[in-house]
This record gives sequence, structure tokens and C-alpha cells, in this order.
Amino acid sequence: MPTPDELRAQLPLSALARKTTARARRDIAQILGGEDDRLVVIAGPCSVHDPEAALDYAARLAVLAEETRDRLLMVMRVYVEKPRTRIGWKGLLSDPQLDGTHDLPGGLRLARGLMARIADSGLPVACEFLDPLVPSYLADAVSWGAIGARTVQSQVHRQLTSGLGMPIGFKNTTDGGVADAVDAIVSASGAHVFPGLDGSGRAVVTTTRGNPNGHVVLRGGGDGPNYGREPVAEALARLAEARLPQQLIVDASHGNSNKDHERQPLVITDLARRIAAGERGVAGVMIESFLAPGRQDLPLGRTDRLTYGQSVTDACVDWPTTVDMVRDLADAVTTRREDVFAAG
Ligand SMILES: O=C[C@H](O)[C@H](O)COP(=O)(O)O
Ligand SMILES: C=C(OP(=O)(O)O)C(=O)O
Repeated sequence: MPTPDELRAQLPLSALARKTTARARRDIAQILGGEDDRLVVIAGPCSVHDPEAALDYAARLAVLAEETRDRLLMVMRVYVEKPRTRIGWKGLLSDPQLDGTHDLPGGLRLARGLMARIADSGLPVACEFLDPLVPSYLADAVSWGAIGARTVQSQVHRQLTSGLGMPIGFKNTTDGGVADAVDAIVSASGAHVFPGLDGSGRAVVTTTRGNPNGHVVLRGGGDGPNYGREPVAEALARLAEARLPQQLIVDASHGNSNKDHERQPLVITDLARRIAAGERGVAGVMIESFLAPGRQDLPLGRTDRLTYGQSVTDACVDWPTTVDMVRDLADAVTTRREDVFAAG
């Protein structure tokens, strides 16, 4: 493995990529704090398996981000690590050649290079942090991070995020429980001391000061969706009880769509209607979206059989549907602003 310093020297972030990342981290924190009335929209494929298709998607998303930037802050999902329920392909970082050879150094280089290019195009990057060593290599390119439904209870991940510089969304657990995500926010907001890696690859004692921008991501679960008015109000009440800011993000995919990509637009339509009517607790949404609709199985070692721009993990909405969903959200923010203005 290269050391974090070596990888960063080989693939440095451009001045524009650094600026994009710093600005998006600040803007997301302000949206979550209620000082900016835009919505955060985190959109992109469930996983990146083909860097060319990811860059093709990023180029389109950058245009949509520019069109809606006065109402939305668009961030691209560049998910290179995948947590699996049992077994399966664990993402570009783990197996970049999609053939079971697990070229980890190559995967790290590909992942960092891709994130650096996307941030350099002015589009902020989002990812899930899974392996605790990986942020040393990638975190400077990331504007928003997730701790997933399968790791939100893990102390290792809570400690890790206590030292990261970007806002972190903690998903509710796969069974739908929100309490663990609230606990994770509190844990990650505190100072921790734990084993880590320095830039030269040495094991060191890591001391963190706490992450002030943790928040809940409602992704639905075993007991059904939780994007509706009532579950959102319940989650906000839990945050209030824990004396945390009452803002959260709703994931339109996963348990909120029962992994059926055709249900994601229904979730967004409902949220957009509520936001237009004045809803303030929902600070952002997540959409699993790619170029082609649905998903395909990944035949290891047979990339020639893959459909271009289609997910190899969870099903995604296609590009035209994404555009409609994003414009609906932007219109909802416009309506909410007009109503605030009319109310004086
Ligand atoms: O978001 C992606 C998946 O839902 C998650 O990685 C679990 O995938 P699996 O249940 O197909 O393993
Ligand atoms: C794995 C993901 O989500 P969750 O942790 O909610 O299953 C994801 O967003 O890719």
C-alpha cells in the first residue's frame, strides 16, 4: 500500500478542488444549522464501478447543479466502498478491476483520482466511510460523509468521524431504529483518543476534538419507510430530546423505496410537497441515480457484459428522472420562499 502522504503527492487536489470542498463543507453546515434555506441534494450511483461513466454522470450533474444553485446544493455520491449484507463486490476501492483480484493500491489511486477530478469540476463529493484506514487517503477530497446503516452502532466509526472535517450523516439502522444514529451524533461530537495512521503510514495515537456537524439520515428499514410526516417529526423530537439541532436528511432509496428505484420519485414528490408547504426539518435528500435505470448483476471478470451507466449494486433512477426530481425539489424551495415573503 502507498502511504497517505505518497498517494496525496501522486494525486494532489487542485486549488479549485480544495476550494469546492471547503465551500461545500461550510455551506452544508450552514444549511443544517438553518442559516441557509437551500436544500442539500446528494445524488449519484449506489456505487462507482466505471470511472468513465461516473465522470459522464458528473458532467451532467454539474450543469444541473449550476442551474439550481440558488436553491439547492448538489453533491455527488462517489461511493467507492460498499458494505455488504453478506458477501458481494465491495466497491471500486476494494476490487477496481471487477474480477476478484482486489488490487487495493490501484483501487485507492482510482478512487482518489476520480474524487479529485470531480471536485476539480466544481462538484462536491460525498462518500460512505467504511474502512477506518481509508479516510487518511481520501478525506481531503470529500465534502459530505456517511456512516451507513450497518456501521452506525460501531464505536470505531463514531471515533473516526469525530476527527473528520466534513459534515457526517449517520443512517438509521437497517431495522429502522433512529436512536443509534442520535447516539452516534452525540458520540462523534465528543473528543476521542484511538489508534490511527499518520501521513507516513505509521500507527499513531490519534486525538480528535469532535465533529460538530453530525446529523441523522432517515433511510427507512425493516419496519418500512420513514420519510413520512410522522416518522420525520418523531426523529426531530428525538434530536430535540438530545439537545441536537432539529435538521435531518432523508434518503429516498434503500428502505424508503424498498430498493425499487421507481419508488424514489414518489418519495421526492411527497417531500417536495411538504417542503413547499413550509417543512423546515428536512435539510436535504439523497437520491440513488445513474445514467441508465435499475441495476444489473456483476459477472466478475466479464466487464464486457455490463450495460454502460447502470448500477451493479442497488437500483438507481435514470438521468431524465433525476433531472425531474431535482427540479421538483428546486421548485419546492422557490415556493417555500415565496410563502415566507408573502407572510411578511
Ligand atoms: O447501498 C447499497 C446496499 O444496500 C448495501 O451496500 C447492501 O447491499 P447488499 O444487501 O446487496 O449486500
Ligand atoms: C449502503 C448505503 O446505505 P445504507 O447504509 O443506508 O444501507 C448507501 O447509501 O450506499
